[in-house]
Amino acid sequence: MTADVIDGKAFAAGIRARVAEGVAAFKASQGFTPGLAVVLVGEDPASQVYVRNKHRQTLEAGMESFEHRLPADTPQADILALVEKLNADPAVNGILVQLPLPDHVDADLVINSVSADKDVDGFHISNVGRLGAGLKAMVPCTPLGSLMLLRDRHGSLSGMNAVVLGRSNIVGKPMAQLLLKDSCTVTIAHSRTKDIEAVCRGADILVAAVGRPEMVRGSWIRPGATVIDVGINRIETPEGKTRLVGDVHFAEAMEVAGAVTPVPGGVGPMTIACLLANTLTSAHRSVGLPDPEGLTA
Ligand SMILES: Nc1nc(=O)c2c([nH]1)NC[C@@H]1CN(c3ccc(C(=O)N[C@@H](CCC(=O)O)C(=O)O)cc3)C=[N+]21
Repeated sequence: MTADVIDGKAFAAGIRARVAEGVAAFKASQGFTPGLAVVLVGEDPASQVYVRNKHRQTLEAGMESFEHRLPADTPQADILALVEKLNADPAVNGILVQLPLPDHVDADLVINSVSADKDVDGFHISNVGRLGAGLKAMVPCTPLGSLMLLRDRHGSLSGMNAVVLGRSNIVGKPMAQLLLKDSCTVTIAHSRTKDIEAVCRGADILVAAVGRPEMVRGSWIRPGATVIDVGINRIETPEGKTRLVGDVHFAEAMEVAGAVTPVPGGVGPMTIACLLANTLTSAHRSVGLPDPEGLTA
């Protein structure tokens, strides 16, 4: 049996097209253009690619993109001052402070200095709490994008066994909250989980977000399961080049699963599409419009 490959790249293009329509309608009715501000401190190479793609796609969706690149040794107080300025700027509907931040910066402090309403990453403590409590929140982009792919494939997720591999604040925990909200039976597995392979094998939906190249083998996967691979790991090939692989052994997964997201071209593009979707959502909420259709959790 060969699994279906879930085309996140194509799905993300569809989301971006819907965001672009929403942005055009918003401009026409409100007379201003939604804007996304990105703050990048230092030169983390993984962040560079992401920031470049994001900037281009923000403009393509018809939104304003404000990039703030600061040197790696920027004092924390200067970063906080910039965030305050962006919080107060009516042209800015979404603020993303690129992670990781340099060691001399208290990342939690900076994240929580972003206005919760403009927190398009969904990392602010009040958005974390609101998601957990089932209230309207800004939802982290990678989990939101993963949820959209799952809903597209299955319609209702109600009653499905979902296993989330990884317990990070960025992906694992919010992913588990979203799956629970959609009435899955959710297990969060991690490095201390006993017989992790057997736990994963119980999953109708397996979301891998651990950052370990190809950790999930074919034997970990229930036949017919849907596998969402959040990992983006750059590894060396025997020829001395590098290539991107996920947290899932793709070839083995293809033999067992019902559907698998590839890396690249799976969850990654959905993350950026959802960032744009969240920025539009934030703009809507700022003027009291209902949330844009089909772009929220
Ligand atoms: N505050 C914050 N929010 C983030 O969401 C955030 C962050 N900081 N720091 C860095 C990571 C990384 N990240 C990616 C998003 C999309 C791709 C993506 O589109 N990847 C392409 C491939 C890109 C390539 O070829 O390298 C794909 O998977 O197809 C990658 C990485 C968001 N991050």
